[in-house]
Amino acid sequence: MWLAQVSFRYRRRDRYVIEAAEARLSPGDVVELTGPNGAGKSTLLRLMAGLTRPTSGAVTGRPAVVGYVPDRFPTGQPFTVAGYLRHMARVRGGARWEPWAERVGLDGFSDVRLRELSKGTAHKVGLVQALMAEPGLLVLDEPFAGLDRDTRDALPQIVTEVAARGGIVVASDHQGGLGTLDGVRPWSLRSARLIEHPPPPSPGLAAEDPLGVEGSPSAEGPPGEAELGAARGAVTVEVSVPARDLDGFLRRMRDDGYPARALTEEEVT
Ligand SMILES: Nc1ncnc2c1ncn2[C@@H]1O[C@H](COP(=O)(O)OP(=O)(O)OP(=O)(O)O)[C@@H](O)[C@H]1O
Repeated sequence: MWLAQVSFRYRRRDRYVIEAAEARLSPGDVVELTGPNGAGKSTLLRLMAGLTRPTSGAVTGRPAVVGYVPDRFPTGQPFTVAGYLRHMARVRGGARWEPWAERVGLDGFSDVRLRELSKGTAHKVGLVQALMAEPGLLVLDEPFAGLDRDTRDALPQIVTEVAARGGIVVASDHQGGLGTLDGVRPWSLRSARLIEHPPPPSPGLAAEDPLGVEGSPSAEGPPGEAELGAARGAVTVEVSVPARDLDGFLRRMRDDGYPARALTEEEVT
């Protein structure tokens, strides 16, 4: 699947939300898309899913079956959970939704009306309708937001399984939930530009200044080519932060364009 010079603006006089995005995705790729609020992540995901057409440029080679999970699942439909999922299973040609519903902890909600669901439970319904179709492209908009711990913990494994059978997975993420997976492609959006970062390097040098990262982006605007070049040859730093600050710290680093991730216990030097 290719993004070829994809640009998008909502109205003719608006600024471009996405400018000249270029990317190539192969079966099994997992992309984690970060960027500040309003950077255009949801917009790019909808363009990739084919729900929005680019203003210019093209998305080509999109897999035939696309699963899309919006950041807010629309609950205004007059269905119960089971009624909606049965309906979607028929639309999807008789897909099996029950095992997915069980896996994300939806059993027990079958007879509840969609409009009576909490945000997190509604999100699980969105996940199940996307997963049941065995999508060749799975697009997840903030998949970890609002999910309970068990489902959050299960999601990286689910993503790994989709990728293992050749699906492309693209997820916007403020929580760093996919950063622990091997081979995740870190993308970020800054000033309407899509930037692909080098994959997280294996843990190595510990810097004396914990935030003294070489190749740091300038305060204004996105990292330029030179900065990205510097980042490719950058040192790896190990930073200790209080556990309660971890999510916020990772989010800020990623929003600034660094492929930051938490180390596992075995990796800590
Ligand atoms: N339907 C719309 N009409 C006009 N402008 C829109 C529309 N949807 C989004 N925008 C604008 O496009 C820009 C990108 O929005 P988008 O929702 O894609 O960002 P985001 O990175 O997903 O943000 P967040 O992290 O807050 O979810 C924002 O400036 C937003 O105000």
